[in-house]
Amino acid sequence: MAALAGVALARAAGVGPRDQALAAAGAAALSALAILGAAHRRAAEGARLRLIAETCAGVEVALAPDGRLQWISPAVESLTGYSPANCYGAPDLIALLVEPLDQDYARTLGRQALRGEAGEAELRARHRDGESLWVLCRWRPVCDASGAVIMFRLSISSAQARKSAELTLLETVAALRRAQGLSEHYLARSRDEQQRLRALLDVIDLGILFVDADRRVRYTNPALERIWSFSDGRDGLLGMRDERLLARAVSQLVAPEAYRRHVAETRGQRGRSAPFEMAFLNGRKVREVSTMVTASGGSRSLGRLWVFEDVTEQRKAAEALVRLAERDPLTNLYNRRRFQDSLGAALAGAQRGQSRIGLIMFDLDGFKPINDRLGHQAGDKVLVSVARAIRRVVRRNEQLFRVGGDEFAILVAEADETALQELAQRVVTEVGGIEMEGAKISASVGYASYPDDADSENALVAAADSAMYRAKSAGKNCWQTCAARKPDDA
Ligand SMILES: Nc1nc2c(ncn2[C@@H]2O[C@H](COP(=O)(O)OP(=O)(O)OP(=O)(O)O)[C@@H](O)[C@H]2O)c(=O)[nH]1
Repeated sequence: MAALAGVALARAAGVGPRDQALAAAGAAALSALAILGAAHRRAAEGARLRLIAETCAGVEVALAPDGRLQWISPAVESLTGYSPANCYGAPDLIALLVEPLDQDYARTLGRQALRGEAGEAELRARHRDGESLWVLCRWRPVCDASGAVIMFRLSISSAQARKSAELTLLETVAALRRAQGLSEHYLARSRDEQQRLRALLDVIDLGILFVDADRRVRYTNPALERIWSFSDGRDGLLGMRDERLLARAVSQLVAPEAYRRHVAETRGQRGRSAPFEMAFLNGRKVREVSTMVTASGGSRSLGRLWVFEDVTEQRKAAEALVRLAERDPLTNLYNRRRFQDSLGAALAGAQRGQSRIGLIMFDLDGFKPINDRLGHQAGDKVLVSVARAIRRVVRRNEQLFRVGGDEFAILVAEADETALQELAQRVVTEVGGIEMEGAKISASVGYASYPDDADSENALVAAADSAMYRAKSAGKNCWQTCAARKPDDA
């Protein structure tokens, strides 16, 4: 072609046939040189491109239009552990390089690609050592100038780092969700527990007060508000300083300063305090105990729990029992049992203090005929009248007892002889002043004293008793001392 062009040019220039032949040969040589130059450039360019493909970080793959492997870059070895030679020799490239779980997926993608669709997908490749690793595959068909597919290009790059990060993120999110679920579960359980506790505290009769470590009220229950007559409503006391609350509380007490002192001493104490009982101005009795509450597993104080119990009824019942045990129900005077206790205590005190005690015993005269004539009720009235009359004449240091049917006793602390005689006479006079439906009442009175007449309880009672019988013998309605002394007339 170049030679023909050279000949045509020589002819047009009017040169001879030899020169035309030379021109043709020169043109042919130039053309051959041009072809050689182009081929050389293409080869150099191809080598550069191959070099680029071979040194890519990712794996580059060329597949024939029917899916056969044509070329794979050496990077496949660093990604999967398999060399390009291993790949060329493998009967099934997917079976060699793809994790079994993802092989079906890979085949589906392969079919899509062979239909000429470009695309990308993530799947797990299998490393030669058995590890699986995430890779990103991108493929697209490569066409010639006429649009016919001449190959498929597949680029594979590692997605392991990103996938690991994603997995870690997912695991973290899942762990957070689990933790959140768990904390919601515990929160719900703790709310339920709180509800149960609140119901319990609402329903019990014990007043509950919780004061936190900053000495502010954190919890009160309805019973506390009832006991202390606080009318601030359910949460009205919350946040109040304990000192302010205490000021309101002590104003209701008989001994406010004693309770203030107790609170000041108790506040910092660990464990449970000793019970403290306080009397209210309105007559009620309230018992208090408290304990420091510490944080679980530590010694940090969360505050103090105060518990108040209204014991008014209990105390009344206990007092009633004591009264029943030691008092005569008819006259409300102390009975024989209490007489024995008081006598024992008085004698022990007198022995310790080397002092004297006196005992006056008196018995009504002719009481049986009153009962017989006027009836038992009239007799009871006489007994009540005698008790009332004698109670009027006994002093602070003298105790009056009904020790038997119509028999009474007066225990006199630190009594001297004159005082005993005066009291004996007052008894004779007072009882002698009582009348029942025209019947005159009188009493026979005897007295003895420790240590002059006796040195023991029994001996003192026996001495006073014998003195009383001496008064009976002496004609009744009089007093006598014991036989060892000179008798005095009433
Ligand atoms: N109404 C009444 N009578 C009682 C009570 N307890 C005892 N008596 C009676 O009191 C009487 C006491 O008897 P005595 O002291 O022996 O009789 P008395 O007639 O006083 O004889 P003297 O002491 O010798 O004068 C008995 O008849 C008892 O039944 C009581 O609680 N009420």
